[in-house]
Amino acid sequence: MTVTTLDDLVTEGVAGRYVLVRSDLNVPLDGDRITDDGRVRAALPTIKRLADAGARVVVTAHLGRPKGAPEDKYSLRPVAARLGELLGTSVPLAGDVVGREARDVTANLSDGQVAMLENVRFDPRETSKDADERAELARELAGLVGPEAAFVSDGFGVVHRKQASVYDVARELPAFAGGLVLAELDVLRTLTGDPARPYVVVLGGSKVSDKLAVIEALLPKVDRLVVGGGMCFTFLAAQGHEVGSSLLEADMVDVCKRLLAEAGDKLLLPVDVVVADRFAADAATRTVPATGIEDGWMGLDIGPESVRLFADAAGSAATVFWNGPMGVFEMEPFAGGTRGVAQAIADGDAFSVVGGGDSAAAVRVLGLPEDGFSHISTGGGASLEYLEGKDLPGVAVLDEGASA
Ligand SMILES: Nc1ncnc2c1ncn2[C@@H]1O[C@H](COP(=O)(O)OP(=O)(O)O)[C@@H](O)[C@H]1O
Ligand SMILES: O=C(OP(=O)(O)O)[C@H](O)COP(=O)(O)O
Repeated sequence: MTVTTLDDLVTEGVAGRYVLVRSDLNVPLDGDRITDDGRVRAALPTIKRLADAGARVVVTAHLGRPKGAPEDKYSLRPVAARLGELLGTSVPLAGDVVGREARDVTANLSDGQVAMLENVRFDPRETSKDADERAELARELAGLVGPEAAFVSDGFGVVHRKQASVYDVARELPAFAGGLVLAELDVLRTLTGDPARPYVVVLGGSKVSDKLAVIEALLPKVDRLVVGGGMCFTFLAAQGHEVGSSLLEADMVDVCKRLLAEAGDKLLLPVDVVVADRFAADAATRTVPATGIEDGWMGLDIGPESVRLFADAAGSAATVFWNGPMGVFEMEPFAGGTRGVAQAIADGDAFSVVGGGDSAAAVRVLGLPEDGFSHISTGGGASLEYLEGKDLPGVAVLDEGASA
């Protein structure tokens, strides 16, 4: 990789110059309260370094998955406020992405100041499959900061997305890899070479279709693949079991059947699950065999027997990569699986990497020892795609150099 980096940019000199930074500030929220600010903290060094060097820093980021239009619950307001607190200065947030407010906020920046644009996914062009639409938004983002500006790609958690503010904008401005992206890649590289065996990958979470695609590529590389969280029910359905109203990707059942056949003993699924009669912390709950989920019940955590099984597999590994909570850990009745498996990883001697916004948040929110993990990555999907051996569009584009 021959990318130019934040160091190169700062050496070039940024005083008085506009720098557009793509960060991943996709934090978990409870209403407008940030329940874990890890991603904001992780984004801070790059932003601060540029501001300290006198740049006019414009941060663009997403929050959640809005459907290409503004939605108050996905506003970056709480994030801009938190970033301001951490920087010790106010961070103005434009109320739009590339509109009049974005132009005003940008134009009013002084040297060393930081501002943010509203959730870039409020603009449908951000996630468009049409390259021309994305390029148009990228040009408008670049237009905000002007022809002398630079772009710093620092949103590691989103570099696997070919999106306007991640990929296309790097073709409009001189583009540099941020410190967070470089640091994350450095650690993950150690897992792609010749990881110490046994190498165990633990997967969970709710982004089921994204991650099912990764399993196929990971299977030949790992000794054990442990699947819990919302991921497991499509596999249980593929084995012919009823899953009630648990998370299910019906159109992926056939893929799971094939994966089960390919994986044999390598793939470990839960043997029991905690089911609830509704998605709520005060729901009625039961622990049932994974093969016996009844109609009207939904699996929201793995059961204690599965925790023992998974903890044994993860605890005896020499290398562990974990992405995705084992259950809906945000609600205490469904936090036991994530806590148990995470504790086993933390207690083990393996080189251990946990990746993903919610998985990293779970470590902190559940009070697990952060120093029990060798690395806590800000990216789940991004890490998985890297481990799978895929090109990350947001990184590959930095190699191309700016074509503007
Ligand atoms: N059985 C389940 N049913 C529904 N949601 C689940 C289940 N298990 C875990 N989750 C949810 O998965 C979410 C995290 O998934 P994901 O975004 O894939 O992880 P990460 O951010 O770590 O990559 C959490 O909010 C958690 O509540
Ligand atoms: O939370 C994120 O990824 P992760 O859940 O895989 O860690 C990133 O912010 C990317 O979000 P996306 O999966 O909606 O593109």
